[in-house]
Amino acid sequence: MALSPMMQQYLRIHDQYADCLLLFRLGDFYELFFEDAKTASRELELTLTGKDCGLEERAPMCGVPYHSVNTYIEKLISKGYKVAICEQMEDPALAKGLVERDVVRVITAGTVTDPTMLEDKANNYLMCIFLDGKKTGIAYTDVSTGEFYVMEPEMNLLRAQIARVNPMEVICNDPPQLTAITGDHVRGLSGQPQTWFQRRNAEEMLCDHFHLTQLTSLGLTDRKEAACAAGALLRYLHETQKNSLEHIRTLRFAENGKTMLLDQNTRRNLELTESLRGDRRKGTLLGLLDKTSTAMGGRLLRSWVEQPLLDQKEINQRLDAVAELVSDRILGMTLSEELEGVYDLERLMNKVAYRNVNARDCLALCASLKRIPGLRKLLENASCSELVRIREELNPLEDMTDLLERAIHPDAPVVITEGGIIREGYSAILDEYREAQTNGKQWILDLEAKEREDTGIRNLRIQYNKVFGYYIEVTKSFLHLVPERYIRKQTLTNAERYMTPELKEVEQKIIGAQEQSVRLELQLFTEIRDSIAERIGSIQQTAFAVKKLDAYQSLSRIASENHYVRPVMTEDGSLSITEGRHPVVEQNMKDGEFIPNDTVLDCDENRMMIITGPNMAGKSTYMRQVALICLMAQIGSFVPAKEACLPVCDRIFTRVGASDDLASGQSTFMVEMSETAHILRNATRNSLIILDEIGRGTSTFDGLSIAWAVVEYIADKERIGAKTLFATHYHELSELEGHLEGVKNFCISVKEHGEDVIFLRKIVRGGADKSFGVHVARLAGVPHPVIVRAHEIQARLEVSDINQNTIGQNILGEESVLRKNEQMDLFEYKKDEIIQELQQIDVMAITPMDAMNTLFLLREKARKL
Ligand SMILES: Nc1ncnc2c1ncn2[C@@H]1O[C@H](COP(=O)(O)OP(=O)(O)OP(=O)(O)O)[C@@H](O)[C@H]1O
Repeated sequence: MALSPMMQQYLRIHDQYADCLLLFRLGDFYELFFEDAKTASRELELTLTGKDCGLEERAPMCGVPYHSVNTYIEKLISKGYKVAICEQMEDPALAKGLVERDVVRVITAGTVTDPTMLEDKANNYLMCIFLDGKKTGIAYTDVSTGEFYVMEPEMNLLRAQIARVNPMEVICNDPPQLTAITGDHVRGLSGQPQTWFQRRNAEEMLCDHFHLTQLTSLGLTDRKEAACAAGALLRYLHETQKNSLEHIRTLRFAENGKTMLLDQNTRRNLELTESLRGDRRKGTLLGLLDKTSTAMGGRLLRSWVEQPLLDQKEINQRLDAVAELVSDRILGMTLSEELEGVYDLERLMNKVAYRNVNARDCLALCASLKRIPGLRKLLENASCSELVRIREELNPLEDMTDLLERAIHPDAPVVITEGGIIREGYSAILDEYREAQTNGKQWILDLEAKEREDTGIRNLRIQYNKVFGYYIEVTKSFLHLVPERYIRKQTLTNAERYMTPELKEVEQKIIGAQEQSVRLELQLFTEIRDSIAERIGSIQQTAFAVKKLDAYQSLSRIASENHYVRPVMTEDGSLSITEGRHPVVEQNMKDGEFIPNDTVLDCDENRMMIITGPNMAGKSTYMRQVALICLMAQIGSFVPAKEACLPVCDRIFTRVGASDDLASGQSTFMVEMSETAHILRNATRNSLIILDEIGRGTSTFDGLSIAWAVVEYIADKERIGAKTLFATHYHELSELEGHLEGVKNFCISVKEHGEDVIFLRKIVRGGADKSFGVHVARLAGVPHPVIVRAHEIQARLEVSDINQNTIGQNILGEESVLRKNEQMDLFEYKKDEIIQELQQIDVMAITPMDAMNTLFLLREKARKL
C-alpha cells in the first residue's frame, strides 16, 4: 500500500517545518495529521478523528474551521508551539489534479502580529543571540512595529540584557551554551542552523534586506558579533514570515552603557511593570505613570521605565520637555486630547508591509495623519530641544491624506474583495462601470414595463438571485398569457420563472460592469496600498515623534496632578531628597496621610544608612521610595518630593526580604545569598543599593555575621563604596557607626503607648533600641497565649548569656513545655552545614567574594568572645 498523493504532499511539506505544528488547508478547514493531530487535539480539546491516507491504518486527524483559526493559533502559541500555516496556492475548482499547497507563514511567540494576540501597550520582542567563544552579539526586533536593535553586550551582562528586553522568543546558535551562561530557563529558546550565523551569510542577508552593497552605512563594519546575530535574525524572519518585511527599515544600536541594566529582582521588588502580587498595572510604577493616549506612547513609556538613562544630558533633555508641558497645563491637556485620535501607526505599518491593510485601516491612517498639523501647531512655541525636534519630525504627509481622502469611501467595508471601497470621482472608469450598474437598474425596470405591456401580464416581475441571475417571474394565474419566446428556467409552487435572450443581454451588461468594477476597485486599492508602503519610512518617523510626545504629556500630567518636582541632577554623586514620598504607596492614601521623609547620601561621610525599627514601621517603603525617586529621575520624570538633588546611578540593586515566591525549589537562604553575591560582584561606587534584611534565612549568629560582613564589604571604598540603604533587624549592626567610615544609623520612629505601638513613620538619626516584633504580632492577630509566651521568652532572652549557648536552656526553664530535643535549632549553629551551604552558592559568583571570608573570620570571633 502506498500513501495517497495528498498525504505525500503533506509529509513533504511537514518535513520542512518539522519543529512546527502544520495547519494544512483542506477546503474550509485547517487539518492536522499524525502526531500533530494528537498534540493539537490534546491542547485544543478537539476531537481526534482519522483520514484514509492510503495506508492500512487511518491517519489521526483533527481540524479547525478556517474562519476561527486565529483563536486556535493563539492558544497554541501561548502554550509554546510554533505553527506553520499551509494554504492552497490555487483555486481547487480550477486545479488540475492535486491542489498545490505551500506554507505561507510560520507563527511563533516572537513573530505574532495579529493585534488580538498582542498587548497594545507592550512590545513583543524576538531575540537572536550569537555566541562566539568569549564574545556575543544580540539582535532583537518587534515584528509588529518594525523596531530592530543590535548590541554586543559583555558576556557577564548577557543575562541582565535578556531580562531588560524580556523577549517572548529567543533563537541562538548554541542553546545549551546559552543556558549554561544564563544559568536559568530562557523563554521560547530554540537553536537555528550555524550557517545562518556565519559572517558572510549574515552580511549578505543584511545587505539584501536593507538594499545595501556594504555594511558601512549600518555601522556594523567592526561589529562582527552584532552583524552575525542581526543577519541570522533577519534570516529567521524571512524564513518564517515569507514576506519582504519592508517596515523593518533601520537598525539601532542598543549601546552598552546607554541605559541602566535592571536585574529581574530589582524590577520585581520595585514593582516597575508588575506588582509583587502579579498584577500587570495596579500598584506598579508604570501603572501610575502611564496616562498616554496612544498605544505607541504606552509602549515607549514602558520601555523608558524599563531602561532608565545613564547620560545626564539626555536625562535633562527629557526633564526639559516634561517641565515645559508642566508649566503649560492647557497645552499638555490639549495635546493629550489630540493624541487620542492617533491610531497605532507602528502596527499599522506592519500590516502595510504584510499587505494586510484593509480600507478601514486606510481610514484610520488618514484620520491619524490629519491630527498631525494640529499637533505641530500646538508645539508652535515649543522651546526645549526635545519638543522642537518632535515638531520637526511630525510630518503631516499631506499628499498621503489627500490621496486617502479622495480615494477611500468613508463607509468602506472591512472586506476588500467585494467593492464599496473606492470613492466616487476617484477613477473615471470605475464611475462608468458604476453608472452601468445604476443604469442597469433602469434598463431592467424599462424591460419589465415593456414585457408587461407586450404580454398583458399585469404582475409580471423581473427579479434577481445569485444562482439564476435575472429572470422573469409569472404567477400561476397568468401562465396562459406567457408567450412562446419565454424560456422556462424554474418552476415554483405558485409561479414559473423565465428567461429571454433580451434579458440575458441586459444581464450580461450589468453583471459584467459589476465584476469589472469590483476587480478595478481591488486593483486601485492595491495601488493605494503600495503607495502607502512607499511612505512607510516617513510614517514611522512621524509615529516616533507622536509616541515621544505622548510619553512626555503623560509624565507631565502625572507630575502636575501629584505635585512632583523636577529633580536636579548632581555631578558629585550626592543625593539629597527633601520630603520624599513613595509614588505608588501615597496613591492609595488620602491626601496628607503619607508621611514624607528626607534622605541624604553622598560618596563620603554618608554613604550607607543602617536602618532599624520595628516591623511595619515603614522601612521597606522608605527604601523603595529612594530607589524609585532615583529611577524616575533617570526616566526623565519629575519626582514625588519637595526638593530632590540626585546623582545619576549606574545601577540600582535591590534585595528584599526572604522572598517567598520560591517556586524554583532553592532554599530561601540560597536565593538570598546568590542575590547578595550578584550585587556584591556588580555594584560600583556609583550604584544605589537597597538591602532589606540580609541573613534572615539562617540562624541568628550566621545571619548577623553575614549581614555584618556584607556591610563592611559594601562600605569599603576600595571595594564598592556604593550609596546604600540597609534595613535590618540586627540591632548589633548599629555598632558599626563610628567604626566604619561612611556608615550612619537611622531608625523609623515609633512611640510606645501603654501596650500599643504608634507608628510615626519618620526616619530619624540613631539606632532603634527595641524590636517591638511581639507588639506587631499582636496587631496582626496572633492569639493571646502565643503573645504572652513570647513576652516571657523575650524577658528570659534578655538575661541570657548569648555566648555560652545557654539561651535555649534559659528559655526552657523549669516549667518547660518543650522537650530539649525539640527546641528550635535557631540558637545553635551547625558549622559544617552552613559552610557547605555557602560553598554551593552561585558557584560562578562566589569565588572572588572576600565577603564570605570575612564572614567566617567574624563568626570565629563571635564564638571566642
Ligand atoms: N511614610 C509613610 N507614611 C504613611 N504610611 C506608611 C509610610 N511608610 C509606610 N507606611 C505604611 O506602613 C506599612 C508598613 O510599611 P513597610 O512594609 O515599609 O514596613 P517595614 O518596616 O518594612 O516592615 P517589615 O520590617 O515588617 O517588613 C505599609 O503598609 C505602609 O502603607
